[in-house]
Amino acid sequence: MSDTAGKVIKCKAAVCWAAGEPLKIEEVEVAPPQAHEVRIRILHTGICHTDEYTRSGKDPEGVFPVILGHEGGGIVESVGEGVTNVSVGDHVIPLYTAECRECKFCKSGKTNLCGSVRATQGQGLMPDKSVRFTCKGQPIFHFMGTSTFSQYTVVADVSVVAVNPKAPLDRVCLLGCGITTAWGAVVKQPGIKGSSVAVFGCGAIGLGVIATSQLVGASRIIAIDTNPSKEAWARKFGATDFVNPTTLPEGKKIQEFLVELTDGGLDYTFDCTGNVHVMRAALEACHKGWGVSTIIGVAAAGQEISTRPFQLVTGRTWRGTAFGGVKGRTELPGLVEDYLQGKVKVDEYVTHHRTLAEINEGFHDMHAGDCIRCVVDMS
Ligand SMILES: NC(=O)C1=CN([C@@H]2O[C@H](COP(=O)(O)OP(=O)(O)OC[C@H]3O[C@@H](n4cnc5c(N)ncnc54)[C@H](OP(=O)(O)O)[C@@H]3O)[C@@H](O)[C@H]2O)C=CC1
Ligand SMILES: N[C@@H](CCC(=O)N[C@@H](CSC=O)C(=O)NCC(=O)O)C(=O)O
Ligand SMILES: [Zn+2]
Ligand SMILES: [Zn+2]
Repeated sequence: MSDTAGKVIKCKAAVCWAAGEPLKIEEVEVAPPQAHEVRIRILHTGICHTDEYTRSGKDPEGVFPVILGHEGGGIVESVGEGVTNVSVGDHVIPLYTAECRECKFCKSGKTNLCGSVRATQGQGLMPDKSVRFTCKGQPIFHFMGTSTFSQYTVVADVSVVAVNPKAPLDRVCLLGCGITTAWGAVVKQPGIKGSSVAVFGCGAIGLGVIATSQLVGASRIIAIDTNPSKEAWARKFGATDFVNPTTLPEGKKIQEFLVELTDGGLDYTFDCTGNVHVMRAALEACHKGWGVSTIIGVAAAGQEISTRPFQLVTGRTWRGTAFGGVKGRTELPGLVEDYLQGKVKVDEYVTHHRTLAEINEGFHDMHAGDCIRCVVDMS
């Protein structure tokens, strides 16, 4: 039992007071975990584009003031009544996609989208509809059930998994979102072995899709990015080809170019940009009769996708994935082991390091084009 158990902890957190504002480092109070909750000392966190998406005000579910962050790694400080899946001292990764193993979704065997805490999570609340954070006497909302931009956070027990303590948390925190999403999007899609793949967008997610496609034996992996500096990254992660759509002849659409290049289109394509026009191009670059396009990117409120229905009538499939279809409590410990055994890349994604005090610079890094992932030291 830690000496802080049952007490309010004062610590530093990056608070976003209003949409579009930079984060502010504040002293916050973190209440003890209630029944079926876990309080975690966060040691490291990545910054994901989805944090920026919500900070910027583009997220229809965005509520403020809020503590963002969902790609964290930490150590359990204390647990509430009835918690059996983790113990004090465990090294853990918070899960923005919970896994209760009891709800209709979990039992379906068809999806990783657990329904147990999703409704309150989307409102920035704990499952009992209250919050554990206050700052200057004001309640502060949670984010994605994780809020890893705080030195201490409280999560539902269904939203956390213990991992091998030998794994460095400053690396495996990234398995809390981006790398796992990309890995799952590929390994859970049957048929990629021996097939052609196109990956639109070569940030952490796209690079992860490229690396995993190579891992499972794709025959050809075409990377597409408007940023020419991404070619070297894409090839390093396993791309066989690179196309920059801005260099195509005027009027030539990227999907037309890819269909010609691949004798009719790709077997599998992935949108890793969040741009709805790119999503359309990814669908239309698929081969008639069997091509499958997966949307991973998150598009802003109000954005919609469109294509001619004929694209689907003629055998292309449009699908999407959240957290790569991965069930975090069941699958993340194994993915951490794969990393420790050198089977899954993680270190290679870390291009920038920041302290908590520098977290806004971490957001700027993300926009600079040379950043794959920035890891924040929360100590
Ligand atoms: N579904 C899920 O569970 C998850 C979804 N996401 C989402 O995935 C998306 C990708 O994340 P991440 O890899 O971190 O993002 P990045 O911004 O790092 O990567 C996107 C890449 O796409 C490039 N790009 C931009 N526009 C185009 C275009 N028109 N054609 C081709 N490439 C383009 C960008 O170039 P430049 O840098 O020059 O803009 C950048 O290199 C985000 O929307 C994120 O929110 C993330 C995690 C989980
Ligand atoms: N609140 C957003 C939803 C954005 C979204 O699609 N989130 C992804 C994860 S993105 C991670 O970086 C996801 O898992 N969605 C499933 C879910 O249940 O939220 C919006 O309303 O647009
Ligand atoms: Zn994310
Ligand atoms: Zn469930």
